[in-house]
Amino acid sequence: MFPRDMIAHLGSIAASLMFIWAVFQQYFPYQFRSYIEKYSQRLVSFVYPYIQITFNEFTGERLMRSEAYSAIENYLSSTSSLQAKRLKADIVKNNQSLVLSMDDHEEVADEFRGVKLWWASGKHIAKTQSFSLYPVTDEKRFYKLTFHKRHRDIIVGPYLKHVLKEGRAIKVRNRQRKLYTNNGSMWSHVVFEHPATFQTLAIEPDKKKEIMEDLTTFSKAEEFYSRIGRAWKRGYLLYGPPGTGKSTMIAAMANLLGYDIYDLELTAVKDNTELRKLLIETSSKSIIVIEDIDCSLDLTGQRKKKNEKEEQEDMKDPRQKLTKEDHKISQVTLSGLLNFIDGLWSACGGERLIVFTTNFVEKLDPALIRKGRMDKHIELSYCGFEAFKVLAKNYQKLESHNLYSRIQELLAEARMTPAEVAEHLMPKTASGDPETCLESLIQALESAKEEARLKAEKEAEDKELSGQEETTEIQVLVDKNVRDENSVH
Ligand SMILES: Nc1ncnc2c1ncn2[C@@H]1O[C@H](COP(=O)(O)OP(=O)(O)OP(=O)(O)O)[C@@H](O)[C@H]1O
Ligand SMILES: [Mg+2]
Repeated sequence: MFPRDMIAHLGSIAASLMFIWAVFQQYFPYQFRSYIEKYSQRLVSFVYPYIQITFNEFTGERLMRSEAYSAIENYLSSTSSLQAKRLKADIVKNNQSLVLSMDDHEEVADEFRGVKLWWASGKHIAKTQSFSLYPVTDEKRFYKLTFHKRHRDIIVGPYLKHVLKEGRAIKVRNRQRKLYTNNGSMWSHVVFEHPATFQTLAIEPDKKKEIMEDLTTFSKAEEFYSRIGRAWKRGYLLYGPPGTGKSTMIAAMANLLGYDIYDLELTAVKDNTELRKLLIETSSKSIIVIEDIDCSLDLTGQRKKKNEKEEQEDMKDPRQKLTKEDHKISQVTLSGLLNFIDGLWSACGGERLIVFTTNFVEKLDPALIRKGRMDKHIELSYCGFEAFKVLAKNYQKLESHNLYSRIQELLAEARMTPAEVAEHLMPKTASGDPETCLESLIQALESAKEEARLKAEKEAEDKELSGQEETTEIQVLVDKNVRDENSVH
C-alpha cells in the first residue's frame, strides 16, 4: 500500500467529520458556518496533502472523446505494460500491431524530474432507463492523477505538457499513415505502405547520415522555429537523372519521420485559389510532394514564345493539342506556387516538408529554389561503389566478393543509375546465384563504358570539325576584309 493511501484513510475520516458538520450546519448562523467551513478545509488539506485531477473519457455537451484522455491512454501504455497486472489489448495500424493499455481500476506510478505521482484508471457505471430485456449500462471511464500538493506547479505545468506531447507522439507512431493524391481540388487517400527506408537506400553513407540528421533535427525543432519566428516547415529539392532514387527517398523520409505524404499533381489544379485550398487541407506531420516540377507547369518564369510555324505544327498533332488544352485548364502561376511554399498560408499547421523533384535542376526558376524556399538541395546521381555495396547487400545479401574490385573500377568509369544496377542484382531464379548477377552487371558496365568512350570520341571529332569550320569561316572573313580594304585603297 502506498503511504499516500494511509493518508487517504485519514482524509476520509476528515471528510466524515465534514459530513457531520454539514448535517449540523443548518442550525448555525451563516457567518459562523463559513468560518467553520474554512477551517475544516484547511484541516482536510493538512491531513490529506494530495491533489487529484480527473480526466474523463468523454467531455462536452456532445460527448466528444477527450483528446487529453486518449493522449494519456497512449502515454500510459508504455508505463502500464511494465507495471500493471491487468491489461487491455487493442489492435492498431490496420491489424498489424498490438497495443496494451491498463485495464479499469488499475494503478501505476510515474516519476517526473524526481517527483513521484500516481495514475489510476476507473469507471463510473450509470444504469440508464431502458425497457430492453438486457440491462444497458453507461460506462464512463476516467484517469485520475494524484500528486503531492507541493509539486502542483511542476505537475500541472511541465509534466502534463510532457504527457500530452508524448501521448500524441505515440499515437502518431501507431497510426496508419496515408498517401494523399489530389483530383482537382480534392484530396483522396490510400494507405501508405512503401517499404523503402534509409537503410535500403543506396547513396553515399556520409550523405545519407547528413540527410537523416537534417530530417530528425527538423522534426524535433518545434520550439526552435517558434523562437526564431519562422513557420515550422522545410523545403527539399531532389534532383538527378531518372532512376537515381528521388521517389524512393521521399518514401524513406516519410517512413523515417512517420509522416503522411501529399502527392500534389499540379497539372490537375485549376488555379492559385484551388492550390491554396489544397494546402489548407493538408495536415501537419506530412510531406507535400511535387514530382517533376519542371514538367508540371511552365514555371521557368520566362515563358518562351513559340513562333507561329511551330504552333501550327503542334496543332496538327492531336496529342499536342490535348496537352495544350491541359495547360490552358491549369492556371497556377509561379507566384501562386511561391505563395504556396512560403506565403502566409503556408504557416497554418506546421511540421511539414515540401519536396520538389526534377531531372533538370538548371531548368527551374532560381526564385523557386532559392535558400529559404528549398532549404536543402540534394543531388542524387549515378551509382558509386558505396551505393552499389548497399544494393548488393539488399538484393543478394552479399557483404563482399572477389568481383567487387572490378566493379569498383568500372563504376568509376561508366555511368549507371542505381535503378539499372538494382535490375542486374535482382535474383533471376529461385536459387539466385549472386555470381551470375555480378557478372551480368560487369558485362553491362563494360558495354556502358565502351558506349561512353565512343560517344566521347564522336563528340571530340564533332568539336574538331566545327572548330575547323569556324577557322575557315574566320579565314574567309579576314580574306574578304583584306580584299575590301584593298579595293578601297
Ligand atoms: N538510390 C537508390 N537506392 C535504392 N534503390 C534505388 C535507388 N535509386 C533507384 N532505386 C531503385 O530504382 C527504382 C526507381 O527509382 P526511383 O523511382 O526512386 O527513381 P527516381 O529518381 O524517382 O526516377 P524519376 O526521375 O524517373 O522519377 C526504384 O524502384 C528503386 O528500387
Ligand atoms: Mg520519381
